[in-house]
Amino acid sequence: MSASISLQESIKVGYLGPQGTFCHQAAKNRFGNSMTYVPCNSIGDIFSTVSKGDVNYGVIPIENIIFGSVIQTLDSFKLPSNSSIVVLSEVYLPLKQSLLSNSDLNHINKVYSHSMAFGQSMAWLKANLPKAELVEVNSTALGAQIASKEPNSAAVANSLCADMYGLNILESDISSEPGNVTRFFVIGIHNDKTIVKRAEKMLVMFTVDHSNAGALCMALGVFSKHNLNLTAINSRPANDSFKPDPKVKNWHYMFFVEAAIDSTGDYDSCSQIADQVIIDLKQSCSLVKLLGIYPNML
Ligand SMILES: O=C(O)C(=O)C[C@]1(C(=O)O)C=C[C@@H](O)C=C1
Repeated sequence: MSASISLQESIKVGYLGPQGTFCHQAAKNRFGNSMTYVPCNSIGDIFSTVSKGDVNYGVIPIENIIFGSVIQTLDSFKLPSNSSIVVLSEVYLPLKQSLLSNSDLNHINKVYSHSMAFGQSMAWLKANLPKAELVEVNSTALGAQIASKEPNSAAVANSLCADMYGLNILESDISSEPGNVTRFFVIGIHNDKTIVKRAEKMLVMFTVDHSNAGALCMALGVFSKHNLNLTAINSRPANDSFKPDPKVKNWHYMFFVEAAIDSTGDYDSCSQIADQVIIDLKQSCSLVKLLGIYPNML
């Protein structure tokens, strides 16, 4: 075995397991076949495995072009126990949701899958399996594993799971719209120039003081002042469990703003601009955190 392959095998990458998930495929597309891939039971587990240093990197879904943001991922960023996590890179995975089963379509009464995969194929499921019970499980491949052992059941999953788990492909593309794509993040616990050599985008998380009219507008004004193009905005509830900041109350929100930094991809200049944005946001926002700078892979 060559030295570089054995070095790569010592690098561990956490993904949403079991094998055959889209997350697994995105991880392999990004890192190749010679890394050690570590399956995790949930998105939250990927975060904690990376936080504890049990793996070098984690690959997590962030949004799907049909069904939108992955809230388990956003909520994991919010947790104080994940405060050391940074985003290092993004991966776009074009994908097809398939219906896998060992039964005929008209005998299926239960379908297993991840909530995001159901969201992407709901129109087809309603039209073709209107009476089937849809059972949410932690991943599409876990759904395939369960369906392979249960008569009259099916899974919505990657067609690669058919061979892996001994299922037939009843329908190979049941996504509600053509051009289905999920975006993933590669996360780690510190900026790592071995995998990130360029940076063009930043992701920041913050809350605003709701007692000030125009507080969010002021925060977004910081991006405009630095001439940065916003590429995504998400918000999740940030309730009063967010100690130690007494300003964060129930029905406050944690905002996640992603912006393209107008630069040549130069990591250091991107980092300087991002740091300046953080300093300016701290004037009007609380709990401000730079979640990462990374290349634009679109
Ligand atoms: O369950 C999987 O296969 C996953 O990788 C998770 C996930 C997601 O959470 O969005 C990833 C891609 C697809 O959008 C569906 C599910």
